[in-house]
Amino acid sequence: MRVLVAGQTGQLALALSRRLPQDGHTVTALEAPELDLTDAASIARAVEQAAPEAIINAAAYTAVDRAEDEPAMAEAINATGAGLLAAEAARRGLPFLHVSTDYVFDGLKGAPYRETDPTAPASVYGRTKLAGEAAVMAANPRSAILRTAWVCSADGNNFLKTMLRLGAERPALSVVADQHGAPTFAADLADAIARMLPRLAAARAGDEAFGLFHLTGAPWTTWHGFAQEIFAQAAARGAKVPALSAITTDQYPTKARRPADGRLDCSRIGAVHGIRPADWRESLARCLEELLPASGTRG
Ligand SMILES: NC(=O)C1=CN([C@@H]2O[C@H](COP(=O)(O)OP(=O)(O)OC[C@H]3O[C@@H](n4cnc5c(N)ncnc54)[C@H](OP(=O)(O)O)[C@@H]3O)[C@@H](O)[C@H]2O)C=CC1
Ligand SMILES: Cc1cn([C@H]2C[C@H](O)[C@@H](COP(=O)(O)OP(=O)(O)O[C@H]3O[C@@H](C)C(=O)[C@@H](O)[C@H]3O)O2)c(=O)[nH]c1=O
Ligand SMILES: [Mg+2]
Repeated sequence: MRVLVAGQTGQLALALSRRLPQDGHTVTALEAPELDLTDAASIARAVEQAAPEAIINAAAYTAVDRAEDEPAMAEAINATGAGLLAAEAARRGLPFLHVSTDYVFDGLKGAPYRETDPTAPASVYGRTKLAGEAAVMAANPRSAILRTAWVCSADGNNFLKTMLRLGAERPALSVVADQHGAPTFAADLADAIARMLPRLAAARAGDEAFGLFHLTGAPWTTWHGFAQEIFAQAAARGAKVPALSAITTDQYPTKARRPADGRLDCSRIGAVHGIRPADWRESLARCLEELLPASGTRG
């Protein structure tokens, strides 16, 4: 299949550009200016030129704190732009795969969220991503929306790379231990999308293949638990690691509010698409092979 990916140098876009060709797909991955989600004409032009058989939106405004100061830009990309791309897919009769976030929830449920649970975003980023979900579903009934969380890879900006950078610079780090969730490696997300694609391409509107799905890695942890595992594995690879302490959200003030417990229940995607959460600790090990090639002499 010819697949158009919105996003090119982002974590998921890069993972898709590596994974989809393994299934024989041809990927065109574009970001601004060639495909700018804030520019309807560029969207129409990019889709026309790529002549895809499916469209995946891996582009978003993902700077959670900065979004508090740039709500219009976040809205234009995450909500309006996502809807425009989904509409362009609908106009051509194409299936659309979109990606959303645990930050559509306030994190106060106290149990893993299901797709049917009410949303209540606490940040501009979360609000604009939720508006994007609605815009996508309204524009194209042949849309599948994957809500994921804490996405990491060897590329781009993410918590894993922040920890490795700060850990190499400082003797000690403090990380919040009262925000629960699960890391998701971009390669695992790309693998899930690759496995969903053939069914999405064949299914008609109304099929259970479409709609909302939750997918993260497993098992659940906290940001502090994730950092602990990062530094345990990094130390085993010979890296110098910091002393790590557990703190509360109050002790780490940020502009945007994050959910205290954004765990996503991933059973629906298992039942419908046969996809189970990947163990993020194993994916982390593969990622560290790339980021910290074992030399045994580091630090
Ligand atoms: N990162 C995370 O922790 C999580 C991400 N998600 C969602 O997963 C998806 C993929 O995220 P991820 O790969 O991490 O994101 P990244 O921030 O790594 O990449 C975002 C991509 O979007 C592109 N982009 C930004 N603005 C525009 C625009 N106006 N027009 C076209 N492209 C644009 C970026 O291009 P450029 O580099 O040029 O700006 C980049 O290619 C997003 O929908 C995100 O909301 C969900 C949960 C967690
Ligand atoms: C760097 C750092 C962060 N933290 C905290 C802040 C925050 O609560 C948590 C995670 O920090 P980050 O800012 O890296 O992560 P954040 O940008 O909130 O990550 C989010 O990105 C968007 C795009 C999503 O969709 C979410 O699923 C999630 O992955 O860790 C510490 O406690 N200590 C530290 O040294
Ligand atoms: Mg880029």
